[in-house]
Amino acid sequence: MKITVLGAGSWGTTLAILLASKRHEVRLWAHRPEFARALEADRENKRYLKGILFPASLHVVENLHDAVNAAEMIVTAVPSHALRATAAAFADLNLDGKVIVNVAKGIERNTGKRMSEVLLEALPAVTPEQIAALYGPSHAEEVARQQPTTVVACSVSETTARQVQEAFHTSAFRVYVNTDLIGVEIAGSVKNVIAIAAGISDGLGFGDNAKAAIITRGLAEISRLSAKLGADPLTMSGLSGIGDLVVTCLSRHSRNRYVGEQIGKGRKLDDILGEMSMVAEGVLSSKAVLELANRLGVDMPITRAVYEMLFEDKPAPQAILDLMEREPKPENY
Ligand SMILES: NC(=O)C1=CN([C@@H]2O[C@H](COP(=O)(O)OP(=O)(O)OC[C@H]3O[C@@H](n4cnc5c(N)ncnc54)[C@H](OP(=O)(O)O)[C@@H]3O)[C@@H](O)[C@H]2O)C=CC1
Ligand SMILES: O=C(CO)COP(=O)(O)O
Repeated sequence: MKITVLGAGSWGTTLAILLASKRHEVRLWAHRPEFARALEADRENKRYLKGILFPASLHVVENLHDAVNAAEMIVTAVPSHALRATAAAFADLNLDGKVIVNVAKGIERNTGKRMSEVLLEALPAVTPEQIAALYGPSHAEEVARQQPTTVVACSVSETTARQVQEAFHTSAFRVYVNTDLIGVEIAGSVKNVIAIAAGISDGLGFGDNAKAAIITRGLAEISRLSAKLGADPLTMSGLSGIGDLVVTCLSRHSRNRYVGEQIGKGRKLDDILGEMSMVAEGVLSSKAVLELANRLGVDMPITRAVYEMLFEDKPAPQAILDLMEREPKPENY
């Protein structure tokens, strides 16, 4: 297939290499032309994925329209806050029959929209059946080294989801199919917020009990939000649900867990983000998720605590105490 990957961070680059290794004809687009030229000169992404060389069938492109026009499948791998503008920049092209696979995990600030909703708004000529998400526990650092990984290709159209499965599946990258797009996108995005809480627990020096509590009660609040939005509860026990939540809360690779760990150690958010080159989606998503939850009347205490620690300077020990001292509750509500 002819596949274009938009976004040359660690995940876009990893997926472009995976797809090119499957002998697809792959184009990788970077939003800064000088960076695209460096990628082509080095045949390696020295900034975001050092040490992994590009296969011959991976072409770096500078022109967004050429990249999109050439593709049968378009993979959007820019940070979630850049997805709307990136999509709008090619909305006037003929997108008939093209499948758009989003891999960015986030909830849009100000609108509370999922990434597929953002794509549908930014690309008015595209139908829901053309859109898919590829989500699940998949740190780029491990996928790039062909370590065993499982993900889920999801679309409201099972045919589209199967096309995505076929395009990406390898013996090291096992792709399942799902059609519950709401559940997959909500779970795969809100887990970044819960992973910040897990990192805060690490930074405060708490142990395995606290980590298990955050994962389990985090899943409970993700499940409440998803259910309110009409998702299938079974998705929460799948790869984009508990799978991605566990990997992000536990992994040394996770940028969201890292941000949390630094907050737990008492550092300021601006200082932490100022020295990171990579994106930690849970920071912006915490605000969007909290607003969405408030609008829908869904109780999300861990998300609220993360927001207060990140944006209202609430000291982490106080936030944990407040969480623990809430009124005792039944486990399921
Ligand atoms: N890394 C991973 O393991 C995984 C990441 N994801 C998701 O993939 C998405 C992309 O993350 P990832 O690849 O890790 O990102 P990185 O943090 O590795 O890099 C960020 C990339 O986004 C680019 N970028 C920044 N601003 C813009 C913009 N306005 N328009 C277009 N591109 C922009 C950066 O380019 P530059 O530096 O040149 O400005 C850089 O290429 C995120 O939503 C993330 O949650 C999902 C699964 C795994
Ligand atoms: O989504 C991811 C793994 O599945 C990446 O998580 P981080 O953005 O926290 O590194």
